[in-house]
Amino acid sequence: MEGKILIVDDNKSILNALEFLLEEEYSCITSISNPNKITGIGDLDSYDAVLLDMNFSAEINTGNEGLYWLRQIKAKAPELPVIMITAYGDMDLAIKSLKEGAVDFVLKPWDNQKLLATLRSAYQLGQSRKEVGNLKKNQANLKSLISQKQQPIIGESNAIKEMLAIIRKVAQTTANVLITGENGTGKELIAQEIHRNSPRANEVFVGVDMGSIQESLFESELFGHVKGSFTDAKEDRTGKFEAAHGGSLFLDEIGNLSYPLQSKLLSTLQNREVVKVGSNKPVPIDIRLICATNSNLDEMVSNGDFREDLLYRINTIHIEVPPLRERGEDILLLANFFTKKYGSKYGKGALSIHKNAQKKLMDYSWPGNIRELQHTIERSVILCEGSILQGEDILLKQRSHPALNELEMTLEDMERDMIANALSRHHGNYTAAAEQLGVSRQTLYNKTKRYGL
Ligand SMILES: Nc1ncnc2c1ncn2[C@@H]1O[C@H](COP(=O)(O)OP(=O)(O)OP(=O)(O)O)[C@@H](O)[C@H]1O
Repeated sequence: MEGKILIVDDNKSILNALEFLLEEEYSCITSISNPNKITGIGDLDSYDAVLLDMNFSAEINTGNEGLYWLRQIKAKAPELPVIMITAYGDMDLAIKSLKEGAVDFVLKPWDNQKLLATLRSAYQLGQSRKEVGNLKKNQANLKSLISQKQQPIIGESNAIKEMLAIIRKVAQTTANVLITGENGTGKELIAQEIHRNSPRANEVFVGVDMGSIQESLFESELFGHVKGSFTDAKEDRTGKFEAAHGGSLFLDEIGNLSYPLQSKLLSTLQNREVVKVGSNKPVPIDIRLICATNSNLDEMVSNGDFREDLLYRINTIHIEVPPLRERGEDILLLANFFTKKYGSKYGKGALSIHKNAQKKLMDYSWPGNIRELQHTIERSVILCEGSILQGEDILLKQRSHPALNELEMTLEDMERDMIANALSRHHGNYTAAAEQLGVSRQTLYNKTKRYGL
């Protein structure tokens, strides 16, 4: 097998015997008879295991030298498994070496098969430690990438300032937070901001968009499943609750959860344990829960569509995000922010927004809120020919505005317009808008995401 083994023993005949024995199994064997050379090995952590003698001096068999070298190895390569080779009379020292981090010991004279078995399991342990180390590194890289990608919350309106103050206070606690507001108002961004300001900032933030998942898959997505629990369950699967352990779990569109699953969610939160589909073994979980919705949960409770006890549990703190049309002073601030962002993304340099374009942005009602503004500016930046965004570069989607001539419209433009109008008419209420348009809530949701509404 592939494997790099280091043997350290001052007895040359022992070195030879071990080399001979191990050559059969491992591709690279390095022997050292002088332990002082250990510290000179630059790539010590590239080894898979070490066999280390306990006694290096024929006269003084205290074994302390072996412990000394064990510590040196551990200091340079903490994950490298070390097996001590020791004489029968040195049992106490052998045990001491285990306490100092050796993984095992073999007694002289050794039995070849036993020694090989001990080394094999040390090798496996080393491989697992390396894998865990790599995973941790990847996770750390991903986390720093994610935090770099984090979009700042832009806004100077009183509404935003008040909200940011609440976020900072709430973030320090583990209270469950419910964020409500129309689509595209920034609910997910706020959830991320709460996580970033919380003591869990260095742990994971796991988001689940219940609007885009098929209802039949909710349970397995959230709680996981065991292999064979239903036809398509080919492998065990970890649910988002377990994945978020130690961190924050963001459940977007919580209003989409069916009544039976609301009960399961409630008992998961009450017991702080999750039970996978097809299993009866509860797994303890420690998560900070943040939920969001653009449905009116109070109304859903009155209609018997949402459990009141679950609503109480998830909205310890309630944050209502105002629609963009109610914080007019933020429109230009956000528009400038996105102009700069997309100007640099598309290599257009420093762009500014012409007065007539500013007026157009201010006069519009933004039914798709900040997401719509963001997409509008992105399109304008792409269309813009000079260094100033003109009124005609700003293409607004709602039909009430004469930006698009009906004769020039595509079927997609019309669909987008109808959706924007329906959402505006129903103040962002998906259920009502979907009913009016004669499509399912999920279809409407997916289309608004696609059109950037
Ligand atoms: N205050 C803000 N400053 C800068 N960007 C923002 C702000 N609020 C929202 N955005 C941006 O607008 C887009 C939509 O925001 P987000 O997805 O958080 O909204 P949402 O309310 O969760 O939407 P939905 O209800 O459709 O899930 C994102 O790209 C987000 O980065």
